Amino acid sequence: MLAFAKEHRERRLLLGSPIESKKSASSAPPSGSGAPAGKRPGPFSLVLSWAGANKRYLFASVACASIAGLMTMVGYLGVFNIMRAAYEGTCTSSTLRDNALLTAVGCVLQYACFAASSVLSHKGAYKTLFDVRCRVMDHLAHAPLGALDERGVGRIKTVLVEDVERLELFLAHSIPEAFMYLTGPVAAFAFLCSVNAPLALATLVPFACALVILGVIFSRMSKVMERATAALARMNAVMVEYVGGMRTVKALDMGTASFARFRRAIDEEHGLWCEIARKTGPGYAAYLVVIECGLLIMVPLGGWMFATGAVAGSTYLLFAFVGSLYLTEIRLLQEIGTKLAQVGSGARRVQELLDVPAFGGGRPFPDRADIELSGVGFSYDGSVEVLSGIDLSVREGERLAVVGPSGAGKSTMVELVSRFYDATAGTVRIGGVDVRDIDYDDLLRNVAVVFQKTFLTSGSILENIRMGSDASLEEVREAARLARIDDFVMDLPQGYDTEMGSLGNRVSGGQRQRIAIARAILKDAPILILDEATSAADPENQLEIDAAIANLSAGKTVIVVAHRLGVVRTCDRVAVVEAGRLSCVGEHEEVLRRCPYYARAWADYDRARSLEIGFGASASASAPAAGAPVSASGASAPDPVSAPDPLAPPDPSAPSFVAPAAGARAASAEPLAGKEARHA
Ligand SMILES: Nc1ncnc2c1ncn2[C@@H]1O[C@H](COP(=O)(O)OP(=O)(O)OP(=O)(O)O)[C@@H](O)[C@H]1O
Repeated sequence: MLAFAKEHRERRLLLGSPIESKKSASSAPPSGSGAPAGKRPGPFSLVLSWAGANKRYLFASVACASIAGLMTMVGYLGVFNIMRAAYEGTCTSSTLRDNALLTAVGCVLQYACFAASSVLSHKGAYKTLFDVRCRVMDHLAHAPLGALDERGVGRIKTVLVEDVERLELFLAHSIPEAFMYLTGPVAAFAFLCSVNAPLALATLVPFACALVILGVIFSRMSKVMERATAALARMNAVMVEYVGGMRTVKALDMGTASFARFRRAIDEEHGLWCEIARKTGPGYAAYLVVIECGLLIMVPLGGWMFATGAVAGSTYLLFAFVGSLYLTEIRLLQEIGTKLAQVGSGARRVQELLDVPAFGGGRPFPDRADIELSGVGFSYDGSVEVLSGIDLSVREGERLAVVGPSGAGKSTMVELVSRFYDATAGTVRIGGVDVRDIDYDDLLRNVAVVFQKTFLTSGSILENIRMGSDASLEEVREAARLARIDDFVMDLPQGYDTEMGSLGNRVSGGQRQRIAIARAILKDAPILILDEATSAADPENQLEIDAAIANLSAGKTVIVVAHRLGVVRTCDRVAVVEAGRLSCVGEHEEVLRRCPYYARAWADYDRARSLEIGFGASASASAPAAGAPVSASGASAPDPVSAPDPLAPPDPSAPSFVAPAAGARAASAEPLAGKEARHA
């Protein structure tokens, strides 16, 4: 889940506003979907309201379906005419021909209208599905990450895929089919009433019994359906977890153990569907039998009335044939009922996502890009304080390193600046303006974040760098050149059109990271937040990444969560976060003197690098650890100041990054690099 959240953060930040046309809808106050607080509309009204302008297709579809429904009765009429003529002795070849023709025309019209209805309803339905998915995605993109973490990727996927897909059942099938199955019988009933009202009413007896049975089926269905959908969501969640964590599953040989969880989820879902079949099967059978048993009533009842002279022979024939069969047309309503139960619960879950409070509009992003945290506190779950009493200022154009033990709250603190979460106490300001008052899309456009873990979509490299912007190929290439990834891309047979999926393992972690940096360069935001990465890169890649980051950070206000201590010396100031509090802020030398944790970290760092150099020297006399900066004091080991400066402005005249292989390896052993372990 954490991985999903991180990926989402990156995508969101780099996209700015993915669906600009939806901005007005999403810039509502954080009340979710904007539905009125009082009486909530029912699930079907909701679906119809989501259909919006697409309702015109649905209306046209309903009109066609109604005509198709009326046409079903034409066949009954044609056959009845022939029966009556035969009974009255007036049946001629022209009677047969005319009624056969009438029946044939009725059939052709019925299918033509049904086909037209189907095409129109599907068109309206799929357009609506698209709109609803965009609406939910856009809404979630404006929601705090905590709300997404709570729900889990599997659950959100179930809603976006399965539940939204169910709306298609309602819009493309249930509505037109209901009209088709009902209009014919309603017209037939009206006609029968005009001939003999008491007998016509008697035809409704099986229908009334069938309705009672349907009611029972639905009430049973709706209870189990909720559980079945929840079980499906759980199965999805476990499946996503299982497939997403396949590397770890393999690495730790957890195959059988983790599969057992998956198996349990599948069994649960299977069990629920068996329960549904058990509970509804007998009712469904009873419904079908009852709805088809009109003959059992109409033949004896009509026969008795005919025998007593209450009705004419032709009337008896009409009721014995049409009266006992016309209601069989509505037997398929049961299927509609089943679909409706599913649609209703799906629509409620879609609405539940749309009700997640979302960040909305506000003031434009300020002119200044300084950052100020005053009295900031934060808790993910409302009980455990992850941050408290943070007071910190970052000047415009300043480079601030944030260091601290693993889990101290460094990432959380910087995430409050980009409003992944809102501070639960105190205020975060940019340019003197509370971030909560800044238009959310504008804020995201002006804050770029580069994460340790790079999220790439399956699209082309071009799309991956553009991330929804309308940058030209030349602009993308310029960003890629600065990110030191252009050469790699141009060497690929399809260059920027290469699909990421087709590259498989041919893209290293470092190359991925440089693609992510190219995105951020293209975004050109005045504030840059860098969750500094080390794990993805080998020494050579690290040099390239450092160069790319140097280009990215030139002229920006930068906060870097530093996992390599060497990076700290390239920053103007250091902030140390310990156990959710800011224990020290200042320039390196000052913090080294005042902060025991920081002094210890540097001592450990020096020791680790000395060991590394020693190991390197003994392992290969011919591979000296050139320029390895080790000591914080700069006495006995090379000075960390000479370590590569990933944040320094690029100097085209000199190779500014001289990180040695040994140094880079040592960096990966730093005590500060803790997040990697947690993510694993
Ligand atoms: N999404 C989350 N939900 C709940 N708790 C979280 C979440 N993310 C982080 N935490 C918890 O908040 C605390 C601070 O985490 P954070 O990632 O900010 O620390 P960090 O200093 O950046 O750690 P590291 O150096 O390992 O990256 C930790 O206890 C962590 O377990």
